[in-house]
Amino acid sequence: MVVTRLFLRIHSLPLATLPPKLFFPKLPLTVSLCYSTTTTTTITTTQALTQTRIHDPALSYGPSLHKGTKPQAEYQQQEQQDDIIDEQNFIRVFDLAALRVPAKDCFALESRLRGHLLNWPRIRNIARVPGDEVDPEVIDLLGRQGQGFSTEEKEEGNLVSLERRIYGKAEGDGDVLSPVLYRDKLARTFNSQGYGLLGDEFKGKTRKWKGSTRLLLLDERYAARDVEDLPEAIKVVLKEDMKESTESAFELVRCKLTLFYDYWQMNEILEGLLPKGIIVPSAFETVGHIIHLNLKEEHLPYKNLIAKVVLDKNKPKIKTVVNKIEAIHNDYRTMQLEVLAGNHSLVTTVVENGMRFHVDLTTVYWNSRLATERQRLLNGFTHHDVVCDVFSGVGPLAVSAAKIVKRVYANDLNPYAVEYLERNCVVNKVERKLEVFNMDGRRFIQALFASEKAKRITQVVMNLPNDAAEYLDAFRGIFRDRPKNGDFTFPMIHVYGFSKAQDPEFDFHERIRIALKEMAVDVKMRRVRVVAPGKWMLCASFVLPETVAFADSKLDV
Ligand SMILES: C[S@@+](CC[C@H](N)C(=O)[O-])C[C@H]1O[C@@H](n2cnc3c(N)ncnc32)[C@H](O)[C@@H]1O
Repeated sequence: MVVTRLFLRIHSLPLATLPPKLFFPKLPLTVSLCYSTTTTTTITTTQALTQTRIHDPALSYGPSLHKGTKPQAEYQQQEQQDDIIDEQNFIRVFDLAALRVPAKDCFALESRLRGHLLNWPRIRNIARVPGDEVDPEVIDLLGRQGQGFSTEEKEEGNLVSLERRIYGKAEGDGDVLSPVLYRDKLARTFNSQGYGLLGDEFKGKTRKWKGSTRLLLLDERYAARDVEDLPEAIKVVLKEDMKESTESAFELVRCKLTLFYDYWQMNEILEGLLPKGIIVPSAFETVGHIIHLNLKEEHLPYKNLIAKVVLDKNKPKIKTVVNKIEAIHNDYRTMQLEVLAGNHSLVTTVVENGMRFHVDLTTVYWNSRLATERQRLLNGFTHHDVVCDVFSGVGPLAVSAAKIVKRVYANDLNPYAVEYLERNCVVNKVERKLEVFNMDGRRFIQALFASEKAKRITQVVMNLPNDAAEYLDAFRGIFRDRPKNGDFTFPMIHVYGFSKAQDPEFDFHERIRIALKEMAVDVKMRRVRVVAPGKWMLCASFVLPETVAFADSKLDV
């Protein structure tokens, strides 16, 4: 989540007081308003900008890096955070208009004028003007009616000090404060007492409203308009205000809204960074504090750049960005990952279905995209069920199921996965309901169903989509040596598989039929998700046929 901050600063430009009948001056007050989402952005000066205008007349409504102006000199002194991305290239200044209104009226006016306000994402329509809310200390500093200060003191002492406060300089030595300190200082220094924080050039000019004010940022279309050219709805509000007094408490002011690197969305920054024609990567997976990219060949020359932007835009939750180096080939289904940005720890904690799972992506399998599918299976389980998870990994299904069902038997061939599975049982307090095995899946099925435990097993989950169907042969003859009229449960088997066939259901059904050596199996088939172009992951659910369980042929493993 980004935290938005609006930061306003009054420029040392002449403030015209509203002539009573004219409402607004032709050359209104100018303020600049800087937007930053982090405390790392430095705001250095309010002097006139040297700007590069970005020409793109066919632009759509709203903030865009293709709009506004690009300051060249303004932020030169900023310290570059790193040399991968030049954040200065992403600063844009927008000329806007705003209504400066008494603070007490701003919320009512905001809802009334909403359709005419800026309404840009993540930017509040109401902005504060630091400096028009001053605490007693500052009032004393200035001398409320000039008392206690000589003219010289007023001009050189208190005003200099005030300037320091406004422009972010430390008391005494005149050093520029860090942005954090500066904002803190503003927040601490100014309250809602109301006091004109204006330089000499404003002396003698009277304004009706001396209390706290707010800016209502107007729609970008009104940026250069005079009062007469504003929409009727705004003029009506102004006229109403004038009825109460001959002087309006409202002012039309010109603003400069500055949006920094922190403001822009990930895709906007990437679009600006990557060469034209390269598709901006947008799909990635999150596993705890890690974002896992799956970059295409064309992205590889820019992988560090992409990772840095992804990290910047997902901080602080995300601390590491990795890329999958090659397709998963190994038995344990672990990924070859390259850390591109952030810290190098691939041990993380994922929260799924309200459970916490510890995972080490270098040694075990995890796929957050299967969360919905796991939830679907869990929804079908009841407290009467006994579940057998043949390829359980670190236990996302098995551990969650243990909260619902009577008992769970969970198995994985990968010893690291089993270690994490045991840990996750303890973390989620299900260790008494869940029994852990570290065996080959085929042997596990045979051993479990040869034991007394088999009698109560009602659900079997087989999530190893590449090969699980071929493991079904393990069920042939599992009850062969038992009396046919014995106490049995024929479990519901949920087996996962991939298919690239034209008719994926038929294709997967065939694989199941071949493994079971059974012609008529009543299978409920479900497409889970597309894993690659033209490649489906499917889930087949069926009750273990009696003919298979009592078949003569037993596996020779
Ligand atoms: C696709 S993952 C699924 C893990 C888990 N069900 C999940 O959703 O995260 C498949 C798991 O099967 C395990 N595995 C691979 N071959 C196996 C085998 N022959 N016997 C048992 N487990 C195996 C892998 O270690 C891996 O953890």
